[in-house]
Amino acid sequence: MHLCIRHLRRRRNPFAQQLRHCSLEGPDRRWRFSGARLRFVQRHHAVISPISTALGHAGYIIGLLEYVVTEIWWLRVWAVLGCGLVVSFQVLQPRCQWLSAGWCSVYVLVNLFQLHWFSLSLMEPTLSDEEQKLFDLLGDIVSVREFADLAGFGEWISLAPGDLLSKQGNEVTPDDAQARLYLIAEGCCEVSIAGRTVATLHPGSLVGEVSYLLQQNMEHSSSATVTAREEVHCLAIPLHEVRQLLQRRSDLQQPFVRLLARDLLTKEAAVSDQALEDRRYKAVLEVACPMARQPGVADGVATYRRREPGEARTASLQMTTSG
Ligand SMILES: Nc1ncnc2c1ncn2[C@@H]1O[C@@H]2COP(=O)(O)O[C@H]2[C@H]1O
Repeated sequence: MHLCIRHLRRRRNPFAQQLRHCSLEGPDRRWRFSGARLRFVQRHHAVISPISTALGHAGYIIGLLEYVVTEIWWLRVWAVLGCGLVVSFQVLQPRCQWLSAGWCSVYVLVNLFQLHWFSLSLMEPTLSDEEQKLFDLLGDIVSVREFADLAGFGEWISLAPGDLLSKQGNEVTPDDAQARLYLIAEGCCEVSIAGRTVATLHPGSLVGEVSYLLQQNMEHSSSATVTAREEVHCLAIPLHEVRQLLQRRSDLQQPFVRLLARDLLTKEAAVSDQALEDRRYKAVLEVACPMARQPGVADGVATYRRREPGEARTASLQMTTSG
């Protein structure tokens, strides 16, 4: 120990001086704070001594709690409290161990910073007006944060009536930068297969999810032609960005699957409704057309045709009338 003290005395660097001051020779009066602290502690020694001992014990007991919690939030809270109490214990000692107090203060600061950063990440992000509109359409399928994280990779595009979002048969390769997933925010699109309109996509629908699902590792061609029927405003996210994002962020996989599943169910329901309506329409016309010469029936059929327009129905009417 003596050798060590002599060694520290010989060395003139500030760290050695501070260490000597802290642990071996008592306070250095040149340091104003240290002097004031010591005077205070000595003057109120009778009161401070039991308090500082209690603080020290509390600090180390809280340190033990860190071994039983598994949640990072609580781990950091206990670290801040435990280290903070150890710092106060040290500062209230007549011979403060600055080395211990200093490092414990560093731990407190690091953990406070992490807690602050963690709280910021829990705060809901602010969406732009167009993002908010689209988010409202998606309902409670995704949270605001999940939506914002996904939307951050997309760009907003506007389409004029007749513009194409997808052309049936166009090849889509896994690294195709042009292949995108569209989330329609405003306007309607028409889906046609082999020149026949099969569906109308409304705000909240996806376009390109089939390519996303099929084109994991292989080439594939677009399943339908999708055309803007009116002014369309949508969010376009490149498919490779979606794939990379989901690989990096496993927490986004479930919400994304929910989004796809809901979209496919809506489309399937629309196709079933359409098929049912077509059958009903055909049945009405099959009954009405043979009686078209009866007074009033021809007018009724014409009115019915006007009320239920549509390519498929017109085709079925033609079939029915020619039959
Ligand atoms: N029957 C359908 N009903 C609604 N949308 C469809 C239908 N068939 C294809 N689509 C959409 O049209 C898109 C064309 O490109 P994808 O094949 O990538 O993904 C397709 C779907 O988003």
